[in-house]
Amino acid sequence: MRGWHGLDDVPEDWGRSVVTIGVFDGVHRGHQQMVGRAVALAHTLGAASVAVTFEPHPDEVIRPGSHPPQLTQQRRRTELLGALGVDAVCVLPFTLAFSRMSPDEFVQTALVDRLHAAGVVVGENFRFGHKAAGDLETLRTLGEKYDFVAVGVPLVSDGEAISSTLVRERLAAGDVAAAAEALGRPHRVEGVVVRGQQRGRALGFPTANVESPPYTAIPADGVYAGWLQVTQSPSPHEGQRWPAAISIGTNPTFSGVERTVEAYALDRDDLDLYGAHVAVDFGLRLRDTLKFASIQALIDQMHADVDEARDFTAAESSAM
Ligand SMILES: Cc1cc2nc3c(=O)[nH]c(=O)nc-3n(C[C@H](O)[C@H](O)[C@H](O)COP(=O)(O)O)c2cc1C
Ligand SMILES: Nc1ncnc2c1ncn2[C@@H]1O[C@H](COP(=O)(O)OP(=O)(O)O)[C@@H](O)[C@H]1O
Repeated sequence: MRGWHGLDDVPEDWGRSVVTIGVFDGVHRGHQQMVGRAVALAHTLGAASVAVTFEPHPDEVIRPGSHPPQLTQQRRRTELLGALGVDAVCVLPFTLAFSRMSPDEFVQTALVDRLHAAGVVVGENFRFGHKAAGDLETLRTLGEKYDFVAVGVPLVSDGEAISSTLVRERLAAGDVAAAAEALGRPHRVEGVVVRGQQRGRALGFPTANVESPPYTAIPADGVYAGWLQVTQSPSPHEGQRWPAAISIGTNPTFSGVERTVEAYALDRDDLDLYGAHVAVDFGLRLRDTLKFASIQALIDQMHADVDEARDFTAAESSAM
């Protein structure tokens, strides 16, 4: 799989492509269906498949301050798209100048001149170009002009129409199981392990405090069952993934103020994760964060949480 940053990275001698376009935040089941369609069409037409996406998030460029909670960092988005079988992912820097291109200009400069589009696959509700003037109909008309087939893929539903917005709403409500349903995998928060208040070990549950980039979509405060994985690290733990109990909140029992994401890898106390890049995958919400009257009451509850997390993750791994 090739990764291009900007149209100038596309090789001069690149052949014909089937292009699928979107922000693809989350690479959820709707996106997966769309990309699958593009890959299949590319095979039929004997063309390569290319996913075109944007960075930063277009909303932030058009209305500064409106960046939505981000479900996937760019690197992971590219990885997930690659895993769906596309031949290339092309990340276009989204600027104000770019946003002012008319639908025709965008199609001509990006899709036709550079990517030699034989097909363009988008979601049925896709809008593009200055002031979102272009839609699927526009794309069909431009397809006749520039000789490509335009395909609109219907929205996938799991009871509700799946969208990045729906996944964000489910996470904001703490319903990580419903978010996973729409994503087709657990929601992941990625970041670096930083030092906390050095309390965890004394409580009997050392927790990796994960500092994630701005805009990261963090589920609602609460206690969750899931997994902790070391994605990149100079440590011997690289690549390891453990069932985990996860806490998000300000640690009200200790009258904390800073909101943290902390993960305890079940039944381990021998890890050194400071500075490691980790991923926290959210499987199930266990309960609200509480302010306990005593530290012992918190510890007792944490034991119960850990038991529940162990049962949940064991059931998940036997289901796989
Ligand atoms: C499974 C689990 C459940 C937790 N539940 C709560 C809670 O309900 N209330 C609370 O104040 N802190 C809760 N915590 C957070 C602990 O207070 C926190 O891990 C501890 O203060 C360690 O912080 P430190 O990593 O900064 O040292 C929980 C932590 C875990 C791992
Ligand atoms: N089972 C475990 N799960 C998570 N982190 C662990 C575990 N065992 C050891 N650690 C290490 O201990 C640190 C957490 O210990 P803790 O006392 O909570 O300190 P801090 O307040 O800095 O988070 C983690 O950052 C990690 O390096």
